[in-house]
This record gives sequence, structure tokens and C-alpha cells, in this order.
Amino acid sequence: MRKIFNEVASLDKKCYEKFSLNEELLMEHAALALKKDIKKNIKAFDSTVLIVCGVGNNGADGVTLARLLQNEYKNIHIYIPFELKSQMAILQYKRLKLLGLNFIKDLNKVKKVDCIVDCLFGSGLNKPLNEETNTIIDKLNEFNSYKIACDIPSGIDNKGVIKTTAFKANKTITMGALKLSLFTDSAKEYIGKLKVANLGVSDIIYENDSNMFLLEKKDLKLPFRDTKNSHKGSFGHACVVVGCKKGAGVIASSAAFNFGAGLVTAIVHEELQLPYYIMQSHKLPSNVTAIALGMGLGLYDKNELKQILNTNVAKVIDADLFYEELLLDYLNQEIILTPHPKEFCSLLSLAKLADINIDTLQNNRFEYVKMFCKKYPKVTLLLKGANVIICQNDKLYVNTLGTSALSKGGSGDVLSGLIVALLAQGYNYLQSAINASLAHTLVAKKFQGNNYALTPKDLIKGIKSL
Ligand SMILES: NC(=O)C1=CN([C@@H]2O[C@H](COP(=O)(O)OP(=O)(O)OC[C@H]3O[C@@H](n4cnc5c(N)ncnc54)[C@H](O)[C@@H]3O)[C@@H](O)[C@H]2O)[C@@H](O)CC1
Ligand SMILES: [K+]
Repeated sequence: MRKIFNEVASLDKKCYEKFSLNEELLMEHAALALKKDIKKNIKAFDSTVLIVCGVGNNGADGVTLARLLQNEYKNIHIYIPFELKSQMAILQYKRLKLLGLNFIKDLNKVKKVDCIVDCLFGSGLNKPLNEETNTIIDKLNEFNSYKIACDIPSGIDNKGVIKTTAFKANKTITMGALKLSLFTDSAKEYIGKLKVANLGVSDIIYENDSNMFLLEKKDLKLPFRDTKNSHKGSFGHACVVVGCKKGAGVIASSAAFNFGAGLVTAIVHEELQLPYYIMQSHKLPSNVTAIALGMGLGLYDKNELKQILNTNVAKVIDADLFYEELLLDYLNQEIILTPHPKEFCSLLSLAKLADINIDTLQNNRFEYVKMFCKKYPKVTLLLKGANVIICQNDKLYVNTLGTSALSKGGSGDVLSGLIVALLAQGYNYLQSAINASLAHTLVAKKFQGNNYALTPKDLIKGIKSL
């Protein structure tokens, strides 16, 4: 996993003060990182590279890049639509002028371009884009070229919000370290592949401590069985409470069994047609080690719910329970909650933390997750979305590995099943949420069929051979 920061200006400052680096040196490295990627992906000398530069230091990165690319490509177009403001941009521009490179005045005259580098705005975007800038970005997005965003796609602000439009990158090369603004759900549409550029000192030196992390494929710890002398009880007994919409609980039960739970029981009120390996019971068995509750619950007897919630074993809570006030009584203990945005809005309202709509939540996902976990530090919260956020107390993790293939009914039920399987097998709350989420998204990523066709059954099948 990699650390994520709210901002990196303080890390740049540390480089100047502690390691005697300076702005020019960092910028040279920023531009070098851009150059390296272009050279790797755009091979032919007669290719056209268009560099679009804004008024600040993001623009200065672009102007510096133009200098470094001179003689590497025959056609380098530099487009500077507005008067440069930052001292570094003016200095780099002066150098470029002395080298006699090509500036273009009218973007409409550019017909074919192999690579576009967006250096319009970086971390300094602090107000909505004007009409002219929107038009420029929309025009750039129309080109069928390899598109690189310098630091962050222009149009995404430092909270990760897109007010009007944004540059749609194939790759974002972010400077120094990962920033939180790159990981909102709306930013995901624009970021493309994400790479961190080293600015002249190693990551270990550049970065400070952080409580926020980006999860990576290599963080996944599958529940492989290392013991030789074991029996089914060694791997826990997961129970899934099946509600009115029975499919949800059935999917979760099946996912739990396939993810290694030694025993799985569906808690049902009537006999169901279930795979032979899923047991059925009206009551929780005495040897239960973990419970999944809430998916497809519908109307359920409150006393029975309380009885289940009062059982002293690990629990993952989903769906309909996020609309039940009684859940509040269980938030001061260790528990996993897996709401989607609408359910989280309900939860925030029940907890009297905020009365907000989904748009407000989505534009401030990290803030509300942190607010909730501050009030309930024992809860492990997994907020679903294009980028999943997992938070416990002051530690926050982002999983960006999900794809839109997962946007289907039943995907969340599989996730609850995977989580309860890991809880049953003795993973702690945080590790259960992290590893189940990683497994869930990686299976979807590996899916061989068309991305509209993934079913819960495919997910459960994929988990067998991840
Ligand atoms: N040490 C550093 O400062 C380094 C900075 N680097 C680059 O510098 C960037 C940050 O530079 P800046 O702080 O100059 O910020 P930007 O280059 O993102 O732009 C800030 C400028 O744009 C103006 N502006 C903001 N929003 C606007 C809008 N909507 N319409 C019109 N003008 C607007 C501001 O008034 C300011 O003049 C980073 O993203 C990164 O690319 C890198 O070179 C690495 C080192
Ligand atoms: K940019």
C-alpha cells in the first residue's frame, strides 16, 4: 500500500528546508518524469506532442517538459492560452524562447496529435473554470491521442470535485506523492492510470507519516490454509441472516462458503432451495463465529434482530439495517458496516451527524467517512462506490481496483459474504474488510467476459482461483 496525503506542498517545503533542494530542481524532476513516460509510449520521432500550459507552476512543468523534449520529437506544439503568472512559469518560458521552440496560438489549427500533455492546472485550481478554459479542455478531450495529465487532470479541484469539465487522461503522473483529491468517485472517470513522479529524493525521504493509504493488489492476503491438522471447525462458522428478499442472503452464504468459512448456515424462517453445503436453521447455532446481517432484510421482527445483534460474535452489517435506529445501540462496539452512498446518508442522519443528499456526500466522501469514524472509533466502515473507502478510527484506506462490472444487483451481497467468511476465519475487522474488498474487486478485474455481463455467480466462481 502507498501513503496518501491531503496536500504535498508541505512535503516540497521539507525538501527545500531539510535537504537543500529547490523549486527548480523539483520541477526539473517533474518534467523528467513526464518526458520518461512520453518516450516510453510515443516511439516515433515524427510524432506530434501538444503541451498545454496554464498560468501557474503546473504550466511551468509543461514549459520545462517542452525544453526537455526538444529534438526528441519533430513536432512539439506548446499552447499557452493565458498570460503566465508564476515566477517559475515566466522563467521556464524565457528559457524556451531562447531555444526557439514552436508556440501555437489557435488550438483549432491542430489537426492530428499523438500525445497531449495537460499542464493547465494542478494543485492550485481554486475557482471554477471559465468558459474559455472549459472549451479548451473539451476540445482536448475530443482528440484521439495518448493523454497525460500533469499532477492531476485539469478541472479536478483539491477536494477531487469537478465543477464543469475535466481533462480525460489515459495517465496521470502526479508529482511527489499521492493526494486524496485523486481518489474521489468522480475523479476516477478522468485519472486513467496513476503514477507517482519522484521529485529528486526517494519516497521514504520525501513522504511524512500518514494515516491514509492506497490499497494495492499485493496487499491481498487470501485465507490460504497453512495448517495440516485441521477440521471444518478450524475455519469458523459463518451465519447469514436471510430476510424477505431471500436472494441476497443466499448469495452472501454461497460467497462465504467459497471464501473459506468452514461452515455456513443460512438463518431462515422457511426451508429454501440452497446448495447442499449451506446449512439452514431458524436460530443461530451455538458455535457461530461470525454473522452477516441486513442484506435483503426487509421487514424483520425487531426482537429477533436485537437478539442476533446482541450475540457476542463478529458481525458485518449491510443494506436495510442502515435505516433502523436500533443499529445505533451497536455502534460503540467492534462491527463492520458496508453502506452504499444512499445508505450512508441514512446512517449519518440516524447518528445525527449530517442531513445530506447523495451529491453532497459524494463530493465530500472522505470528510463524512472521517467524521463518522471519529464518532464511532470501534466501527470499521466500508463505504461502497467507484473507489471503496475503508476506515477505522483514524486510519483510512482506498481501494481503486473496482470496475463498473461490479455495478450490479448482488455484488454487495457477495462482498458481505466474503467479509463474514474472513471474520469467521479469525481475520480482525479491518483486515476482513480490506481483504474482502480487494478480493471482490480483483475478481471483477480478472473477469474474462464482457464487462456488462458479470454476475454474482461469476464473482463467487472467480474467488475460487484468485
Ligand atoms: N514545489 C512546487 O511548488 C512544485 C510544483 N509543481 C507543480 O506546480 C503545481 C502547482 O502550482 P501552482 O500552485 O502554481 O498552481 P497551478 O499551476 O495549478 O495554478 C495556479 C494558478 O492558477 C490560477 N487559477 C486557479 N484556478 C483558476 C481558474 N479556475 N481559472 C483561472 N485561473 C486559476 C491561480 O490564481 C494561480 O495563478 C503542481 O500541481 C505541480 O504540477 C511541480 O513542479 C513540483 C514542484
Ligand atoms: K494538469
